[in-house]
Amino acid sequence: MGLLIDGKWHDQWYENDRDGHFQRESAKRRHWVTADGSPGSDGYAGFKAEPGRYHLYVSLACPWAHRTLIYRKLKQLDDLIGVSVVSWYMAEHGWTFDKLSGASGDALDDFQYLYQRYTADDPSYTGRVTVPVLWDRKQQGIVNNESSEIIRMFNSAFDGLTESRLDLYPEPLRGEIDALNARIYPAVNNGVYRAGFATSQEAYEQAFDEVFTELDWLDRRLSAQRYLTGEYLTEADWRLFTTVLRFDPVYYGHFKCNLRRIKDYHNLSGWLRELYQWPGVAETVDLQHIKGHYYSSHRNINANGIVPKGPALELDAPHNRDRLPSSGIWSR
Ligand SMILES: N[C@@H](CCC(=O)N[C@@H](CS)C(=O)NCC(=O)O)C(=O)O
Repeated sequence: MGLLIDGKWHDQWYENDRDGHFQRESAKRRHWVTADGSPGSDGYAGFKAEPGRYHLYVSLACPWAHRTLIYRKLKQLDDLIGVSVVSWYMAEHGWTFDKLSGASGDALDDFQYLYQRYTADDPSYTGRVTVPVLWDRKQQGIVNNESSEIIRMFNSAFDGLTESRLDLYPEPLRGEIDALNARIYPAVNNGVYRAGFATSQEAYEQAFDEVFTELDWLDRRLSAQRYLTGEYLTEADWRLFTTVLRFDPVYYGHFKCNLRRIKDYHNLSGWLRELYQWPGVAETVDLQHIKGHYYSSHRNINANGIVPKGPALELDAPHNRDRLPSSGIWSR
């Protein structure tokens, strides 16, 4: 675990604030692929959606990277955007392509470490070396390393090249999706990390309380409607899904978020199973990478690196959500 400073790798754990709160660094590459290469919201042009031009670097363990894999699948981008998978084991060199640990290798340059991808973008790069990364083979640089933006691009930029008309961020629901994301990200997606990486009792308990207050609220919401915004399955659901999926096998134990399991939430657990069973999604889920990564890589939290065998998740069991109306995914 570490970061690049002026292009040099330093093996260094996260630095929390003085009160023990985990601070997540903002992603530093924020360009946008657009259908015709016109500027995205950062104002930079030149990233046109083209087959084979972009390559995705992911970890199958990582909830943020997992979002991009789900979108690649749902939006039929498999043949247009290649993928390289890093090893689940992250130690002194950060993310690696060590194939013994289950990585695919770096399909483009056969790099050994993911940080080489960042220094290939900028030889004096400073910052954390995170997944996902969307790489541009044409300009030889990182387009974007922020999952919430990569999924927005995947949702629309490549539509001229695929048959997909699915829209996970439909215009009439955007306000509601944004509002849901704004509360779920700090409390749940990042909340579990704030609990797990806290270095003071107070910071941990604060995050813990926020996690469960929000999960309680989500479970109530899902008692009366099929998905987070209602009848349509949207971005808000998929952003939450990758965290909820990891909750019982990892966050409950490893990050000490153990007031309740997802299994104890009747509606959230049914919703989780329905999303897991959505066509194409189960094949993006690798529980060996998920459990292996967290329990083996964070030795300051789990000193001996032992990976728990359980729990039984039963993600293929009936989801029983059919009693609530569904219109599936919005179509353009
Ligand atoms: N904001 C980023 C966060 C990505 C992120 O933090 N990924 C983690 C893996 S789950 C990572 O690569 N961590 C390595 C590090 O922080 O050094 C996103 O959503 O894309």
